[in-house]
Amino acid sequence: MSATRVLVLNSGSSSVKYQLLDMRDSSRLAMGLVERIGEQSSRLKHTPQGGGSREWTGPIADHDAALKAVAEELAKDGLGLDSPELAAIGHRVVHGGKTFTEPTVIDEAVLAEIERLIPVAPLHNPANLTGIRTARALRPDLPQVAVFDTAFHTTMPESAARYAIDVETADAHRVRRYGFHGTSHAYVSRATAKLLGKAPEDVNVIVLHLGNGASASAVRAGRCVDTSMGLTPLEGLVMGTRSGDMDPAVIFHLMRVGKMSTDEIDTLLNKKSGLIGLCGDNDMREIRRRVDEGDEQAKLAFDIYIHRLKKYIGAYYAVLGQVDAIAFTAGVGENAAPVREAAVAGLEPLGLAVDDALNAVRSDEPRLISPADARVAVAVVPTDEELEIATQTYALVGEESN
Ligand SMILES: Nc1ncnc2c1ncn2[C@@H]1O[C@H](COP(=O)(O)OP(=O)(O)O)[C@@H](O)[C@H]1O
Ligand SMILES: CC(=O)OP(=O)(O)O
Ligand SMILES: [Mg+2]
Repeated sequence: MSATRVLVLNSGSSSVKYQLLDMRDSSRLAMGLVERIGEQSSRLKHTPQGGGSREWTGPIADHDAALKAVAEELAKDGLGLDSPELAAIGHRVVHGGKTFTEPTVIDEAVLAEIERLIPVAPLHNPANLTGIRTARALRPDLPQVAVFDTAFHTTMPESAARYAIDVETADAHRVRRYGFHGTSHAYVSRATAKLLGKAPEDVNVIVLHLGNGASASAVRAGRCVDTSMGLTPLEGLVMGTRSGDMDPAVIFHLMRVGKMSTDEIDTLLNKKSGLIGLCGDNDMREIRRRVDEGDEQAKLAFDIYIHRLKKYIGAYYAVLGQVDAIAFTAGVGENAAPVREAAVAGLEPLGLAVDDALNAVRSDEPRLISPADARVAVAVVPTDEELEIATQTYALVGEESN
């Protein structure tokens, strides 16, 4: 029996998302989520193929315990990590710096490099490392593959990747724009080309990945030429809890006048800003509910979110010159019709428009929401980072074992 299954682990700072896929047909055998890791009320939700989710609430101390709980749930469905059908484990790793441009089989040297990059991804890389270490301990014989959020963005030209600061200082500290969510930008830009019935090389796409973290990218003929996140996932769009762009002097001001420490400002900008900082909620469903009830604070938060998004659409339109499609993806992009409508409103002179009836349709399928005669296609294209990670993992491990 040949091993055709891949387990994908997407470890966030306080959560683990996972999927087990059979790569013969990319079918999903199980999926799930552990959230609120480290709290008393951690929650595990496990969904086997065919439905019938199981939920469990209780304390899960750390990512190591979370992964062991996941392994137990999988075993209950006869899909345990000891299965000989498991070919590899694929891990989302957020920061790969300039070192990793491709999916990479993990060894001690790779682990050391991911660890070295912690200062530029303090929320994400430590969780990714724990996931990898636990998975390796459970199945030391299996290839473990890292798929990096930064990899897709390594094609950015220097003009987009460099900040306009002293070159020697920048190089000494590896300060440049790396970009994140690359697995999603890669998957969605390809899926958008497919939706248009074209090859990725024949289209230019602006991808708007709007989840809790959010980023935009400009993709020319299948290659990323610019993206909104930078050295860390803090730059760019307004996010659930992150500020995105602002004058960097705000930081000096808060230090000198506000007497805040570096760590306090880091926490402020990464965890207490964005939508939650502006209106107390980071979930777009709740914000829309409040807007509909006439809540002014929620309305202002929504308007700031949209204003920033519109600026990036305009910027990447200019970067690309010719745009074939704009694709909305991730939790907000796939579900929030008012966000899509507001982001494109007023951009008719650029050939951009949304058809209200199409925009209101709810579906898990990639779909167009622009009018039939639109110059630029506007699309909703669900992302699937786990499938993309599994595909890249299996392609690499398949090649190695053949
Ligand atoms: N039906 C919906 N309408 C509006 N927003 C939604 C809906 N469902 C999810 N969201 C938004 O999507 C966000 C989560 O997106 P997701 O891509 O899953 O984020 P992440 O991967 O960063 O956790 C939620 O915080 C919420 O704002
Ligand atoms: C890089 C990043 O922002 O990831 P997430 O959206 O999962 O927080
Ligand atoms: Mg996400």
